[in-house]
Amino acid sequence: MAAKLIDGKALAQQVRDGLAAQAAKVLAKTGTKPGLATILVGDDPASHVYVKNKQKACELAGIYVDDHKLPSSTTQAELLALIDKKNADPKIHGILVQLPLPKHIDSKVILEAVSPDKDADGFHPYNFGRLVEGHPVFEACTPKGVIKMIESTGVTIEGKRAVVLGRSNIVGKPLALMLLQRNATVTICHSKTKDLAAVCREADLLLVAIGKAKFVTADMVREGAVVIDVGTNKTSDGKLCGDVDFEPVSQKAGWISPVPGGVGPMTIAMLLDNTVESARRMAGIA
Ligand SMILES: Nc1nc(=O)c2c([nH]1)NC[C@@H]1CN(c3ccc(C(=O)N[C@@H](CCC(=O)O)C(=O)O)cc3)C=[N+]21
Repeated sequence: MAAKLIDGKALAQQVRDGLAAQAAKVLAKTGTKPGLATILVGDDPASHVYVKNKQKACELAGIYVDDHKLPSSTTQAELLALIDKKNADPKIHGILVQLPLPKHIDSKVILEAVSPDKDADGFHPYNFGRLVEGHPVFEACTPKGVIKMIESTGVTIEGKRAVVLGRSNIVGKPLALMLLQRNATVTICHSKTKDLAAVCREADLLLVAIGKAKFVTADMVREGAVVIDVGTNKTSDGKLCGDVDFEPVSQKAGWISPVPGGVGPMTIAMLLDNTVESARRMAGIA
């Protein structure tokens, strides 16, 4: 049986429509729009495209964009000074420092300099700690988007076996914690996991973020499972390709998300969601 498609693009559009209404409420109550500062250092073409897409999505949702493009020669001290300014600016409710940063800048120091109250990416250790502790404030955008995608299927998370492939700080680890928070039984797999295929076959929910093109094959998937593909690999002919071997796996899964058109658009929608939520908190809107 063919799996049903989890259409991340359509779901992201729904989320963004809802956010536009929320942003309008913030504007009506406070006289200012929710504001996102975007900071991009250097000239990586992919980063410029990503930031442009995020800015466009903001503008469509009625979020003010405060754009900062800095040369790759920017020093760590200069970047820290800009972040301090944005931390103190009442028009700004979220701060995005696009990654990767140039090698001479320590990303850990930079991400810790962003005020936890404006951490729309959810990357600050304070917000990571709040998630571990079970009282999240800002949740990282990609895993938050994955949760919304699972919820959109109507499949309940509670009591299910969730297997997360990958343990990065920006996807695998926070995603595992978000699933645990929702009472799934969670297994995290990584490069040293033994009998990986057998562990994956146990999964009612299989969440894949390992960064290897077409790594998950049909024999690793339980009949009817929800499969979400966080991978963004480039094929030799330059096409975007997920971590899941889509065609054969979609014959076996119950639900599957594509790449492109899956997690990527939801990541952007969640950045907007965090920004609007932050503005609502600061404005005292319930
Ligand atoms: N501070 C920070 N926060 C981030 O969230 C962040 C970052 N740095 N650095 C880079 C990664 C990457 N990322 C993507 C977001 C959306 C798509 C996306 O929408 N992709 C489209 C297709 C894009 C295409 O066709 O190339 C899709 O999957 O359908 C992809 C990648 C956010 N990142």
